Amino acid sequence: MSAPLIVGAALLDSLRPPHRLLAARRTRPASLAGWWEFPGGKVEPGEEPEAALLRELREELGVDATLHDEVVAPQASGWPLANGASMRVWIAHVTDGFPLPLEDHDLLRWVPLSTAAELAWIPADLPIVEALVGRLNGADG
Ligand SMILES: Nc1nc2c([nH]c(=O)n2[C@H]2C[C@H](O)[C@@H](COP(=O)(O)OP(=O)(O)OP(=O)(O)O)O2)c(=O)[nH]1
Repeated sequence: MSAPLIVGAALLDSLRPPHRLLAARRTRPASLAGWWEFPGGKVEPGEEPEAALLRELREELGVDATLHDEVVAPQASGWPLANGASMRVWIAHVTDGFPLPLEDHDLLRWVPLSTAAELAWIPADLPIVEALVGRLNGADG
């Protein structure tokens, strides 16, 4: 069985200019409960990654979103996660609805980009947060 592909959204409050990033606190499994992450989840067989991410955002947060650029990973498969999985992450913004922790999370927080890296992210997510913040600081977003 090939390693699962996970997709995540770097949801920004605004694109011009962005100030805050939506972080979601996991409730399961016990080993990850309490850690912060990008909302998202596993790509199902036969599903396109972008479609999977939009589905996950509807299920988990109850929102529709538009995806923008991908936060380019150091590997073609995506950002390496624990246990051999990979994650691809897209910059996104909410187009309909108000994000709520409907599934898999007990808390959502719009964190300022300037202090986003200080949150207790799942360790594998921290390089992604740093790449995202660096990229947004160096460009218009
Ligand atoms: N969604 C998400 N998962 C992450 C991140 N960082 C990270 O290591 N992971 C890991 C945690 C899980 O082992 C895996 C994602 O699985 P999941 O449980 O969220 O996916 P899912 O809802 O589709 O899965 P399922 O349990 O319903 O089958 O990737 C992240 O930023 N976002």
